[in-house]
Order: sequence, then C-alpha cells, then structure tokens
Amino acid sequence: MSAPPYADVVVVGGGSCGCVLAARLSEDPDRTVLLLEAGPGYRSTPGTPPAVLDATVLPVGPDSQWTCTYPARLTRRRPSVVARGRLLGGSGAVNGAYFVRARPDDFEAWPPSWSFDRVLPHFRATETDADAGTGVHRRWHGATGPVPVARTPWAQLHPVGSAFHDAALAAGHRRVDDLNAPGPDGVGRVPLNIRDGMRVGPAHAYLLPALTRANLTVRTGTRVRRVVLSGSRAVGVETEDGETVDAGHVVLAAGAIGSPQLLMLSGIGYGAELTRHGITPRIEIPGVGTGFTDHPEIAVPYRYRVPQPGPAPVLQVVLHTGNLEMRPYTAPFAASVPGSGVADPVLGVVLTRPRSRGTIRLDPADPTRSPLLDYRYLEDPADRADLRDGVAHAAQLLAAMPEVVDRTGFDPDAFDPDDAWLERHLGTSLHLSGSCRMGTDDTAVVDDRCRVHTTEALSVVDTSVFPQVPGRGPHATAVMLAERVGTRTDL
Ligand SMILES: Cc1cc2nc3c(=O)[nH]c(=O)nc-3n(C[C@H](O)[C@H](O)[C@H](O)COP(=O)(O)OP(=O)(O)OC[C@H]3O[C@@H](n4cnc5c(N)ncnc54)[C@H](O)[C@@H]3O)c2cc1C
Repeated sequence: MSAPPYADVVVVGGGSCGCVLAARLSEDPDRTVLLLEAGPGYRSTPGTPPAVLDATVLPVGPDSQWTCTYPARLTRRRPSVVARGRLLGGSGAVNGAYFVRARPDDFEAWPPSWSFDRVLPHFRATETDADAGTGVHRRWHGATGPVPVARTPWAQLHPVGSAFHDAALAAGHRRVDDLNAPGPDGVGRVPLNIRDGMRVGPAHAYLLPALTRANLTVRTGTRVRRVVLSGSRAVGVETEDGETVDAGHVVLAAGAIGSPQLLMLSGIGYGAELTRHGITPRIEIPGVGTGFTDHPEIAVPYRYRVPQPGPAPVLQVVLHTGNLEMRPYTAPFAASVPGSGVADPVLGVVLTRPRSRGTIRLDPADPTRSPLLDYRYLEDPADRADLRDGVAHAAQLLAAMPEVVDRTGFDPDAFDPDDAWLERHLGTSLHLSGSCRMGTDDTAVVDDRCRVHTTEALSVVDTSVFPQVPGRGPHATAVMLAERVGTRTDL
C-alpha cells in the first residue's frame, strides 16, 4: 500500500500510545490519519503471531523478532541490554499484561490539568473491568472501554502467587481488593489486560477494530528518520527510505527512547550536543533525552521445593509497601522470556519512586543507531537503602512460603545484601519514562497538551512525557494519556 502524500495527522510509532491515538483520532471522519510503525504488523487477531498473543510468555528474549535492543549502563560498572517492542502494538504487545494505574499522588508531579480527578474519567474510558461490582467498586472503573481488565480468580492463582499472598498477610500487610482504586498499600491480585489467555494490548483493543475506516492508513515496516520542519513548524516526516510524507500535525509516539532520538535527529534538543553529532540544531530544548526515570529491580533468586505447575500469567499478585513493589513471578525467566536463560525463579524487588535520573545519548559513531541508555541506578544512597530493606523483607517473605520455597542454604536472618550483591542482581523493569517531560520549567519538553515547546504542529504522546515514572507499571497510564489526547477535538 503506498502512503498518502499528505495526512492531517501523522502518528510516528504504532506502539501502545500510537495505536490508541490513531484509533481515537480517526474517529473523526473528516481527519485523515497515517500511522507509521517501524516493526512488522498484522491486521487481525487470527493473523497475529501466537507468541505475541500468549499472555504466559514475554517474547523479548535475545532471538526475538519483535524487539529492538539498546545498549545500557545500569550503573557505572553494570552494562546491560534493554529490549523494547518493535511491532504493531509496541512494548504493549510483548509486555507482562500488568495493567495497574498510577497512584493519585503520582499526579502531583504532573501539571494541574493532569490531577487524579481530571484523569480518572480517561482511565475509566480505556477499560472494561470484568470484576467491577464484585469486590471492585464500579465508581473507579469503566464498563465499555476497549481494554479488557480482570484479576486472576482466587481458585486459579498459581501456587507461587497464593503462597506469597498468604505470607504477606501473615507479615502484617493489608489485603487490597482493587489495585486500581485509591487506597492504602498492601497485597492484591494484579489487574491484567488478558482475555481467554490472550494478551489484549492497545493494538488489538483499539487499532484493529478501526482498520476499516477510510480515513485511517497504517503502514508497518516504515521507520521514520526525522521530522521535517519549516521554521518552527512540523510539516511532515522523512522515512528511512528517503520518502517524505507531508502532515498537518506530527505526533511522535515512538516510545521513551525513540521519541527523544527522533527529536534530536530533527535538530531539536541541546544544541551543543547535537552539533557534536553533526546534526544542525534547529530548536533549543535542552531537556530532550535527559532526566528519565525507570524502576530498578532486584531479582532475589530462590529454588522451588517441588516442581511448580506450568504456564500462567507472569505476575498475578503484587505487594506494595512504602517505596517498594514485590513481584512473585510465576515462572523462572528462562520459561517466561524464551532464550533469557535464567533458570531459577526470582522474587522481584522494585523501587517504585527511584531518585536516580538517567540520560539518553546518541551513538557518536552513528546517531541514527540505537542510542545509549545511562541509567545511573543506585547512585543515591537512599535508593540503595530502600532496596536493601526490600531485599531483606523479600527474604523474610520467601522464608514464610515453605510450600513453594526450598529453604536449603537460605537463611533470611543472616541475609544482609551489600552494595556489590545489589549490583550483581540488579535489572530494570523496562518502564522508562520522562525523557521528554511535560511541564513548564527550563528542562520540560512538552506542555500540558503534549505539544513540543516553541514548535507548532508537533506533539509527543508516549511515556516520554510523563514527568516521572509512576509508582506502578506505566502501561495503564500510557493508554490513559493517549486516550485523553486522542479524544481532544484539537491536538
Ligand atoms: C518486555 C516488557 C515488559 C513490560 N511489562 C509491563 C507490564 O506488564 N506492565 C506495565 O505497566 N508496563 C510494562 N512494560 C512497559 C510498557 O509496556 C511500556 O511503558 C509501554 O508499552 C510504552 O508505550 P509507548 O507507546 O510509550 O511505547 P512503545 O509501546 O514502546 O511504542 C513505541 C513504538 O514506536 C515504534 N518506533 C520507534 N521508533 C520509530 C521510528 N523511528 N519510526 C517508526 N516507528 C518507530 C516502535 O517500533 C514501537 O512500536 C513493559 C515493557 C517491556 C519492554
């Protein structure tokens, strides 16, 4: 299919936010919308690769066809490689299907127009919560939105999930019936965007049903190289093949790594840095690519006492306590992330409000290649202290799960992880946010309507614009963001 030479709105990136935006923006039949996605696509549920639909697997291992990878430094001494979805549906098509909203106090870091009260209707519009009315209060939930949300029924919880739930209650934590409602911390079942064992991300929930619209065109296998500017106005995009598509408005939804990279390649960023890479600076916005946040995650390994049953959603229960989220994964990563090779099961200990801030740097050898992610995890002593406490508590909880956990060689009272231990077991939750922050200060990149400061007809709508990573996984909040921007009458 050849691209129209012009679309009223060109959306760059058909990931979680891009799919929602393209679907919502094309509800207006008088507006033409073109969605450009770098990765491969599909046009129906039966036509979707089974590995992408299977909610018990994250198809993001080293041999995955559905990801692109980025060189990263989690700490100065800890190199890593970070994967993101690169297909229609983006990271939301390959993720853990944990669909938990940001907490009301997360929005205190956002502009006032994004207070919890103001965003609640948009959260509700994204979902149909199957549990609403059964211990989950309808007030907080949608009944007609595209994304199906449900918690694993108690009787079907994996033994790891139910043992962890009981251990957390026995340790004095509160039971939380609805992790998507405001309220105190505690342990509860995870709201999942899974239906009949299938991951239903924004591509399936929002975009595929809209594909019959004459005013919506979706092109996959098309990587955008830069935004074309006329002065400070975005007038189109140029693809990697050298093709130019004209646009009335360009929306970058290329994800928290792709969008800042595209801005920089288009000459929008910190001028001195762009010049160093041979890019002509066009618009000075020093915050592009700087100050991002993501959740550091420590994988606390253990051994099963007896073999555990097979495939289940990767995470069915979580505990929130203070600055921590505890994640009793239902399978070793070797099983849930094919090719990852981590044979032992782990309990994930996540810092929900990290103080460390990272930077995205263009590759000096070739700025169009994957940029380098410099996380600077664990630099703040308070982050290290919180994670140490979390790991010690995780060890106590594991010790209280004798039906699942082999205690041989594992003495929770003598378990005192030092910094080197933390660093060895450190990973990231892949929740990168805030690389093109929304706000009004000198380092903010977009305004509270997601329009890039000092430009015209150019927006960024993805987790880049979150002022900081939410205290929960970002996916539900990303979908809400795109739902809200996509249903505005003017961009
Ligand atoms: C493996 C994994 C598991 C995760 N699990 C969870 C979870 O269970 N719960 C949760 O809350 N969060 C989870 N996350 C995070 C969550 O999925 C993401 O934060 C969210 O999907 C991001 O949405 P986005 O629209 O910002 O970006 P993405 O969904 O990443 O979309 C960006 C899209 O843009 C495309 N693109 C990039 N550059 C270009 C270009 N130049 N031209 C054209 N297209 C381009 C990409 O191919 C991609 O499809 C997970 C992330 C990963 C990677």
